[in-house]
Amino acid sequence: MTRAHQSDNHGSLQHFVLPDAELLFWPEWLPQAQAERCYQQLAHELNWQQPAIKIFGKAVLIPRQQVWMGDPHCSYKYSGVLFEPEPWHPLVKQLTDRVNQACQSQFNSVLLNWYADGQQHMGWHSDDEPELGNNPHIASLSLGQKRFFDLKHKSLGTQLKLELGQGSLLLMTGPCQANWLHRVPKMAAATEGRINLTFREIKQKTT
Ligand SMILES: O=C(O)CCC(=O)C(=O)O
Ligand SMILES: [Fe+2]
Repeated sequence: MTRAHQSDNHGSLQHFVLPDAELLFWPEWLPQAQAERCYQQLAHELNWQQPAIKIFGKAVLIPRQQVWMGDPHCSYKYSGVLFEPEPWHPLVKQLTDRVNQACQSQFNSVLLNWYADGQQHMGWHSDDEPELGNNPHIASLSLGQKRFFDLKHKSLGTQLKLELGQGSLLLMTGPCQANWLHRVPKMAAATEGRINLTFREIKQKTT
């Protein structure tokens, strides 16, 4: 199911061909020291927020902090809340350009998530908002504490668990978002923080 080969200077590439999805995974896309510097800079320099979203009609604080960043037209509606993008931070812009090259994509926006420790998490969901269009590419760059990333097929129930370590890059392609859910579960053993950047291409203006 997987095959590994060398890819330029970004370490080995693993290719997962799953039912209704394809994943490309570079476990060591950024060197450790560079990933650590990126983590520190983003932790200190971004305007982190912990917004409330609506779950079954009730306002609940999300169990992590986040920043939505991108081109000016890239508004994003998520769990009933419309987020306007923060202007590009130069480091995030630089990473986006490099990820676009590696993934041959045109990402124009990024959701950054900061999990302060293993209690902070993200529940099962798909990145299937209409403004992303059909079969969107979603790339995910991880900095800091390594965390598990679970995927579950919506009808087959097939599950896959990946470990997203510091500097890893994961690309979800094919009809992955239509057919699979993903999550970052709580992890009691995780004491350090993790920042994840998920790159998206907003196709049209949200009204
Ligand atoms: O933190 C992660 O690895 C996943 C983030 C995610 O799924 C999202 O932002 O939609
Ligand atoms: Fe997601």
